[in-house]
Amino acid sequence: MFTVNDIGKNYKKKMVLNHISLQVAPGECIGLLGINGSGKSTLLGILSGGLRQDHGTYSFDEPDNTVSFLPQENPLIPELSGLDNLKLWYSGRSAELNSTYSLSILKKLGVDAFLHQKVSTMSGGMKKRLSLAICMLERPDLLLLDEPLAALDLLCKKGILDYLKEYTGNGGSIIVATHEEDALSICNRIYILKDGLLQEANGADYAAMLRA
Ligand SMILES: Nc1ncnc2c1ncn2[C@@H]1O[C@H](COP(=O)(O)OP(=O)(O)OP(=O)(O)O)[C@@H](O)[C@H]1O
Repeated sequence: MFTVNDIGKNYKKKMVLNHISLQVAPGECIGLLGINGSGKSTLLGILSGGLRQDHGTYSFDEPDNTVSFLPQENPLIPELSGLDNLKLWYSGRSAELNSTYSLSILKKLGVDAFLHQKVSTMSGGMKKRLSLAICMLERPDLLLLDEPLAALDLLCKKGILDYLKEYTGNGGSIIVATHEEDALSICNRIYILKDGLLQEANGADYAAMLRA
């Protein structure tokens, strides 16, 4: 179980997150909806350890559980090939990179087909799949995804969603910030982030809740 307790964040005097609490069980996918600027990326950034909260805590029940974060902007180096990006990420850990587990992830996400291509010549979908593969190779217990389906074609979306369903089916947990209805289809619970507060959507009209 991953527990978020009373997280708060201000940027100077602007309050972005206010008393955010949440629990994610193994195998659960939580959807995070909110208008642009509502604080979704800020919350994921804090939970990934990249940003510091003003107050509150987050933790796993099991202390050795791990988190991987797929940010909105791809974190790849454009001048390098896919393989060189992976090698850079996993420098000093080549045995891990060459393990059967890693090779199976690359195959499942279809990344093996373009590993030798330079990132700058890859499509948005290819870069997204490569970035997701880099996250998955860490064998995370919790995956934080910021807009994983943005600007992807239907086939690529389906491939990624199928992969994420398999991941939660095997006990992985996800928190996904998204504007895409497709991504909501794999969520067990959906929350709206508005005015710094998190409210469970409970099958409501999301658009109306975002407007209200
Ligand atoms: N480093 C920063 N300094 C000051 N304000 C910031 C900073 N980062 C984000 N903000 C502000 O915090 C608010 C929340 O931003 P955030 O990126 O978390 O929203 P979001 O819900 O992810 O938006 P989007 O849907 O557009 O990605 C916005 O008003 C933004 O301008």
